Amino acid sequence: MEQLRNSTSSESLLKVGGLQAGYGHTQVLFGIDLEVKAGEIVTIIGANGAGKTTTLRSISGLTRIYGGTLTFKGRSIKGIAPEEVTRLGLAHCPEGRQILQRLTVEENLIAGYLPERGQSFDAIRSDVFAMFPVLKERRNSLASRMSGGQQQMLAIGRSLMASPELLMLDEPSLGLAPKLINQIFEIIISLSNAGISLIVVEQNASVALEIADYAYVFDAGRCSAEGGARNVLNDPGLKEAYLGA
Ligand SMILES: Nc1ncnc2c1ncn2[C@@H]1O[C@H](COP(=O)(O)OP(=O)(O)OP(=O)(O)O)[C@@H](O)[C@H]1O
Repeated sequence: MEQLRNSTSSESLLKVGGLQAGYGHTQVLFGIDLEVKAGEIVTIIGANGAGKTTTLRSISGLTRIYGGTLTFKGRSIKGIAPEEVTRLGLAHCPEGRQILQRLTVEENLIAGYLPERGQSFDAIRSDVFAMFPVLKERRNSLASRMSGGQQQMLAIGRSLMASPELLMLDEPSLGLAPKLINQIFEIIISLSNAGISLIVVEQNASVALEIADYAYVFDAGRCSAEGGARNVLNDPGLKEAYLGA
């Protein structure tokens, strides 16, 4: 398969080499190689249990790593604490959103803010409110009172409060109605246009491939295919296996 990248940038932001990771004695990843170049949207697709979430968690410092290398902006991030990874400019919006249900929208945004990133709270919050007007309207509402789509927007908004250069989104469209799924993907495109590089893990593979530059297909803890997202989308074998065509 054609593996050329669409991105005009050649600067490597994140490089994962031979990553092996798991939970306790259960190994889940068996040598993942992955790269994100500055400005790209990279998607990871694959069946349930293929290791997509574990890969994001390993990059963020949340999973035990058995071997391999993790390099962000030229510096090794292997074995460093999740907060430190975020401080370096790599944010993770986890599967299931994990927002603080008993806090208000505003308090959730405060929880995501990292002064060390050098931007004022007010400035980032106003960017987040511009992108998600509903968060401004409902800033004093309890997060638990928000709909599923609004909670996803809050989860993304909270990640943005850390001023990331690279944002990893795990299943951002999970459980959302089709109209909201489109809205979330439009937001992902806006984030990319605003200069944020992205890794998007998605069950909704065909939509993710439509917006991504580059794609990795995972299977049982290994990367079974990779290439320009358009090429993956149009590959007949992959279509049958992963896109239900
Ligand atoms: N906390 C955990 N403890 C033990 N095994 C786990 C844990 N979390 C995930 N696994 C196992 O690791 C494997 C990979 O799971 P992972 O969640 O990374 O896959 P995925 O590709 O993201 O799939 P999904 O779309 O279902 O989230 C699966 O076999 C899963 O059962």
